[in-house]
This record gives sequence, structure tokens and C-alpha cells, in this order.
Amino acid sequence: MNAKPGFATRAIHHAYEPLENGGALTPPLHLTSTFAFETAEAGGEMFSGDRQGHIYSRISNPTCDLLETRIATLEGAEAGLALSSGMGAITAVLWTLLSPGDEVIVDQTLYGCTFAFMHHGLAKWGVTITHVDMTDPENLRNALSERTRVVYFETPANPNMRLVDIAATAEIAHAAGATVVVDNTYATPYLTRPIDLGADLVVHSATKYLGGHGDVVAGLVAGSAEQIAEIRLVGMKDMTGAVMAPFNAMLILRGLKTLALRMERHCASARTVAEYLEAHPAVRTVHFPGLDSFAQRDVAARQMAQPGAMIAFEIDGGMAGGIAFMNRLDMIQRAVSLGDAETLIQHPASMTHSTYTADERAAHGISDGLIRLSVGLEDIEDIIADLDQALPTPA
Ligand SMILES: CSC/C=C(/NCc1c(COP(=O)(O)O)cnc(C)c1O)C(=O)O
Repeated sequence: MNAKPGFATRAIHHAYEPLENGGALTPPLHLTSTFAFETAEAGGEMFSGDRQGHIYSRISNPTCDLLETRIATLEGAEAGLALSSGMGAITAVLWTLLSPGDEVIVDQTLYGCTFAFMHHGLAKWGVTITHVDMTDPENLRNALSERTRVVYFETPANPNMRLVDIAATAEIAHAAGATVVVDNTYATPYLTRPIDLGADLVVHSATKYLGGHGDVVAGLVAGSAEQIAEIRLVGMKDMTGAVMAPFNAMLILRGLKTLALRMERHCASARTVAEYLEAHPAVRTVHFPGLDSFAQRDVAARQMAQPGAMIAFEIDGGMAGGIAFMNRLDMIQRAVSLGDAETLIQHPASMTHSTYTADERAAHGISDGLIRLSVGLEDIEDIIADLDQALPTPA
């Protein structure tokens, strides 16, 4: 094999040798909750950390191990950690990193449940949540304090596609001794590798593009071996118990094999859809990093290999117009989640971001009429045709 195999090759082959596993081409599924010790002493040494090995599947499991090694190589990280969901990954990381009296600085726009965890979870335990418009890294510099332990953001942000300049933000955060955590769900490591750009930790809702088939809820973290070990033993084992089932690890391993292929198709179709929407008379605004009209086009060009496959847009008639449009769709499914093979559409204000109050939505850049589209793998002609028949015809 090449000295440095490419992304797609590593997603399929990395860290697994069939001939070391009885010739099995696909990795074994270890459906075990616990592991036998050779001797009582060996068991004690495993608990003390003097001996390596598996103890119990709430700590580690061989099938999950392989997935963790794979996501680490794809993200350019030393180590990875598999958890039961994206929220499991996010909460395990933040419970580990933060203590009462600390501050976490977050961007203006976050996925709804992440926003809720920050304000109704962490804040309850004495952590200060400070929102900053990170589209200008200087705003972060002005907000940092001696209590800032973590800087956290999504790029592109769910649902309004805001970007954060990872390299510039990481430089400013590190100068103040803060840990940079990036939610890379929207871009995936195929388009953006935050650790290569200076981030410390990456979290994923692997439910989305990484699994890619809408059939599993899962989460992943990638980072340094030291940080991952701490998040495994503190945030996952004890604080949340949010472990990934080995069967789900197998599903994500299978999804990763075609991630590169799927992202190429997702991105190509999304570009066509974004251009179609922008040209449609009933469409008011389209937020897509690949459009010349996208305000942060320069950041997208710097840190995204392609503009991705998520689109946010508004049509005439505001919220009522948007709802009526969505209800006229035939093939495109009205459903939350994203990154599936199927094209999915939803209304953030009343669905994924309903955890925000109306005032919070206005303050955090989530308009009531905003529609979110996850462009799937169907024939592009069918996606366009469904949008076209559902959009209002110009008067
Ligand atoms: C009930 S809404 C469905 C889920 C959606 N998002 C999930 C999500 C998570 C959390 O990931 P899970 O715990 O695997 O769902 C973390 N980070 C990001 C950027 C996410 O988009 C959604 O439809 O926007």
C-alpha cells in the first residue's frame, strides 16, 4: 500500500487486516458487554492501568476501537472516541473540560439541543455561556477572560450556514489558553479537518453524513490521545455513560467506506440546487457557501474543500409560505436530521431550533421563515422537479 494512502482508502482499510481476523473481510462485531481476565491479578492491573485491554463495553469495545481509530485518521487526530449520539459526544467533552466558575465562549448559532445543553445544562452547574459573533475573530479576542476554558462552534453552523475561520479563531483562543472544540457534522472530515487548522477537539453527530443512511444515531470525538483518554474515562464512562453500541459502530464503519463517494455526489447536487433556488423568483435568500452571493465565501474557499450539501433559504410569504411550500413536496421528505441518502427538508424555528425562544432565535440569526434542506443522493432531476412543483409560481 502507498506510504500515505488517500482519504477514501483509509476510510475502507485503515487499521484492519482481514488475514489477522480469520480472513473476514469485514471486521468482527463484538457483541459483548464484558471481557474475561486471564488471572485475577491481570484484572486488577487493567483497572489500575498497568495492563492494556478491554474491561467492560461502557469503557471500550474492539468494534468501537476500530471506528475510533478510523475517525482519528480521517480527522488527522491522534485518537478517537465513539459515543451513543452527537449529544453524547458533545456533553461528554464539555462535562470533562468544564467546572463551575469556568466560561465557555460559543458562536452565535448552535444546533438547538447543543444550545439547550449549554443554557439549561452547563449553566445550571455554574458555567458561564458567552455568545460571540465569531464571524469576526476579533470579537472572540475581546470576549476572552481568565475564566474562559473552552471556545466552541459549528462551521458551517446548523441551520443558517454561518462559517467560523478555524485557523484564526484557534490562534486567538490558544493565546488565551482555551481549548478549541469544533462540531464538524456539517462539513465532515472529507471537506474540513479542523485539527489540521488548529482545533484541539472535533465532535460529530455521526448520525448524519458519517453513517449516511439514516439508520443509526451515533456520536464521535477526535483529538489528542491524552484528551481522548480523559473524555473516555471521565465524560463517557462516568459522567454520561453515553457509549456506542458495537452494532452501531459497525453501521458507522460501513458508512465511512462510502463517505468520500457520497460527499462528491451530495456536493455536486447541492450546488445545482442552490443555483436553481437562487434563480427562482419566489426564493428570497439562499445561504450556501458555494454561491458568489455568500457573505463568507472567502472563509469557505480557505477551509472547505467543497461547499457541502446543506442549504438554508427563505421564500416569499415568510413562515406560512415556507410551511405551505414544504407541505407541497412529494419526494423530498419533511424530516429532521441531515446527511442521509434521502433529501430532507425542515423548518428550524418550529423544529430543530424550537429550543430557542422567539427572541433568542432573532438574536442568534434563525429567522422564522428559514427552511433547511439536506440535499440527498437521488437523481438531481427528481430533486429539482419536486422543488419546482412545490415552489409558488410567480404571480
Ligand atoms: C431532534 S433534531 C435531529 C438532529 C439534528 N441535529 C443533530 C446535531 C447534533 C446532535 O447529534 P445527535 O445526538 O446524533 O442527534 C450535534 N451537532 C449538530 C451540528 C447536529 O446537527 C438536526 O436535524 O439538526
